[in-house]
Amino acid sequence: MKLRGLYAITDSQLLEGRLLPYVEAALKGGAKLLQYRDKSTDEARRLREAEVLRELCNRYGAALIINDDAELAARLGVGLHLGQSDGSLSVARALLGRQAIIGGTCHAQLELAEAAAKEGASYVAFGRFFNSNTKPGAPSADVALLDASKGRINLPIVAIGGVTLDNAPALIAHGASMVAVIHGLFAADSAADVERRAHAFSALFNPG
Ligand SMILES: Cc1ncc(COP(=O)(O)OP(=O)(O)O)c(N)n1
Ligand SMILES: Cc1nc(C(=O)O)sc1CCOP(=O)(O)O
Ligand SMILES: [Mg+2]
Repeated sequence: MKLRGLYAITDSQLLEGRLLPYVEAALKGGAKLLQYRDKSTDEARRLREAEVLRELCNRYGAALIINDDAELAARLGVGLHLGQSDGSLSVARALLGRQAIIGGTCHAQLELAEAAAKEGASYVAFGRFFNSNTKPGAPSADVALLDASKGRINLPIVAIGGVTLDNAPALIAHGASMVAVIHGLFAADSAADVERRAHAFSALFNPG
């Protein structure tokens, strides 16, 4: 799958009681990747929800990515996103196989992105680019980092952190292949609004 477009990420608090309709709306709106990001320790619920999300993603031609949990990703045969303290990308690659989509958080450091590429990552994520409701304390990044990545990082670059419909065009113009979004997509009053936002994000990647 070409890693370009909207990367939707779930948030358990924000989507409580509306996970499935809001995710389906994001997928209808063209999200290419969906990350299941759930920080709870309720293994049974996590497995149940992730299975349903995998089915939804299959229906809409998107790929499911599990945050943090390589075992769950392996069990479901889906992708994985790892942060700097979530375990080794190369071990995850060995576990999940060559075809799996595996991403790594690289904050604002090209060196981390180069290391992630060597370890077999499918994409690297830089951020946070803007003020984030979800993760206000994440290290900050700016678009100069995207410029500096050109010719140095030969993987799709995901931009994350406070991304909205207003600020996403600058990230894409500076070379982001995907924008990863929680609040700017899912902090909406209705599933119809999520779908409208997802369409609008997706359209930024296919101008004209
Ligand atoms: C696409 C994407 N980029 C960055 C992150 C952040 O990962 P991490 O630093 O491990 O923080 P948590 O999300 O686990 O709190 C991400 N999840 N997805
Ligand atoms: C999960 C996460 N990781 C970040 C990083 O910079 O690595 S920023 C972030 C939160 C993204 O949510 P929102 O779109 O609501 O800002
Ligand atoms: Mg993590």
